[in-house]
Amino acid sequence: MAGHTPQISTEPVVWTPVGDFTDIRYEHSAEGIAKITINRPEVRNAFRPQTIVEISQALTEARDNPAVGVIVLTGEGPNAFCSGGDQRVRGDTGYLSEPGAAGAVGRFHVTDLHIQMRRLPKPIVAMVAGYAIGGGHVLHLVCDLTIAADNARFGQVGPRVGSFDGGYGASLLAEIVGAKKAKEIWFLCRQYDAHQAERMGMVNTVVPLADLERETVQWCREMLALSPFALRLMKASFHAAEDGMAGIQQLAHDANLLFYANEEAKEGREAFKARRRPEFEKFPRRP
Ligand SMILES: CC(C)(COP(=O)(O)OP(=O)(O)OC[C@H]1O[C@@H](n2cnc3c(N)ncnc32)[C@H](O)[C@@H]1OP(=O)(O)O)[C@@H](O)C(=O)NCCC(=O)NCCSC(=O)c1cc(O)c2ccccc2c1O
Repeated sequence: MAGHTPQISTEPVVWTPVGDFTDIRYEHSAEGIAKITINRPEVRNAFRPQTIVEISQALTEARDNPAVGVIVLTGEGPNAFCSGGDQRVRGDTGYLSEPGAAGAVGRFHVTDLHIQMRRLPKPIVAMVAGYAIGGGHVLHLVCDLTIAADNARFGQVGPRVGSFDGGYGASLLAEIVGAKKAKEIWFLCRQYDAHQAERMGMVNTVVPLADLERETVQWCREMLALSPFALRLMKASFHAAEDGMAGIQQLAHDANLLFYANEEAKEGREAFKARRRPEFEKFPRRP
């Protein structure tokens, strides 16, 4: 029955800027899409520590804002989604927030960002035009879906520039494309075009560059028409297997979120507050 198929808008999206950032643009659409754009096209949208801090702040807003249902992560301009860590601020101890400062100690800010993206209970869509390279490639892998423009190019460069990501950059890639292909990608540091990436399963769809945002927004609108908690539980379910105990913890706590609204859980809460014995015997021991 046609009435069961939700009508998805095809109207052009209108973005409203949110917050005050230097390295990213953060925007909302009225229908519930949050868009984070890495805004450093002069370095192919490479990230420095400040960039990661700002992406993380925007993700926190998107998570906590009940009006937001789906998040898009992208890069400014047609040339790059992201080229990974900004090599100009790479030091001997990681990436430096204050390069040149006496005693400055770096770290890998993306470590926490990847976890935040995995934990975030709303779908994150990578919208990729141009290069997704190095740490930028890992960023798109960590997103839940990837929509690529036909000019997109994917690859890892770590072994060429003295780096490697043995975290999600290895495990998730192997999960997605298979171990042999993942090793090829890391061991040879080749680049792959959008259609090759699609055939490998790294990309959900490839569209002409001019249609990239329209297509991405359509995918977001389709997800926005669905049950948010079902999507949340599906994301957690996929990650329960992939993330081991941390993934199971997320899924289990999501189950507890639902349980709190259940009469059986409420009986425990109310009995404690009333200083009486909880009457759990009135609840069925389900088969
Ligand atoms: C991305 C490219 C393939 C694009 O090539 P193209 O020919 O289109 O453009 P240019 O090479 O001329 O670049 C234009 C302009 O941008 C500068 N630039 C590009 N990428 C970076 C970068 N990553 N850092 C700094 N600057 C960059 C480039 O120098 C030019 O500037 P001009 O002033 O000369 O105009 C190609 O640019 C390319 O291969 N880029 C380097 C990719 C790279 O090495 N990325 C870093 C890999 S390591 C990494 O990302 C990483 C980060 C982490 O935080 C980790 C954490 C934990 C574990 C591992 C990590 C990790 O591996």
